Amino acid sequence: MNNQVVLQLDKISHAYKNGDENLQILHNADFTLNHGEIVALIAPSGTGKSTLLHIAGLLEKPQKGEIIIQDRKSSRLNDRERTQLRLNSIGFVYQFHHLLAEFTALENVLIPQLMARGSKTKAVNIGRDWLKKFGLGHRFDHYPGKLSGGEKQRVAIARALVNSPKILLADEPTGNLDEKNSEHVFNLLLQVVRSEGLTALIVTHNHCLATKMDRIVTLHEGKIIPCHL
Ligand SMILES: Nc1ncnc2c1ncn2[C@@H]1O[C@H](COP(=O)(O)OP(=O)(O)OP(=O)(O)O)[C@@H](O)[C@H]1O
Repeated sequence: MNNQVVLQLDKISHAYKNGDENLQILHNADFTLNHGEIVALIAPSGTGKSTLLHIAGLLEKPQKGEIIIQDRKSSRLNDRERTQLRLNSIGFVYQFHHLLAEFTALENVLIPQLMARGSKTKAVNIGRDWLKKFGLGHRFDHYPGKLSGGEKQRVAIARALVNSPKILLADEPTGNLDEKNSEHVFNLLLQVVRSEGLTALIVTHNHCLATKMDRIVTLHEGKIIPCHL
């Protein structure tokens, strides 16, 4: 692993209003993700893990601070450039698969490819390759309704990676699966992320899964700090 920074959060502050209450989620928070690193984010419910992922992934603008992705300062980008950077550099996986029910596994995986590039033949080949990497070579034409929970989540992960993003942001990616399935899908995810040389920030409540990653961080008083389990 080299120490090239692929994602940097610089003095990020973000708060929500809840009636009269000011919920300060992040307060001058700093964080860096180095190339090839897989980092676990563990913190109690409601402390701001999803908010942090949305800000890091350019889905939400922080009230203060800078996000630098592959040397590009997000504050200097217009909306179109932000969207383009997100599409090309970041893959998202959520706890729920969010697959489109009326599309097959392959069609679901193709969506980000077509949005980013538009060439269908090339996209189909790339989409098939990613599904194969997740052990789904026999499921291209299956609709989500005919897939198991673990298979659906593997399709969702393949979809997140199909544009070969440098960074994967995952919010409890196996949180909806039973223990055995969760471990299987999680191990596959880590194996693919490592073999592809990707960088990842993964939220989990599972300490056992967190210890499989390179480093663990948590949220405390609006800061992102190391966590020693
Ligand atoms: N758009 C919003 N407006 C107001 N409050 C919000 C908004 N989004 C999140 N919050 C609040 O901010 C806090 C952090 O939410 P967030 O979803 O980031 O936490 P989390 O650590 O991911 O939680 P969980 O582990 O339960 O998913 C919560 O108290 C939540 O209610």
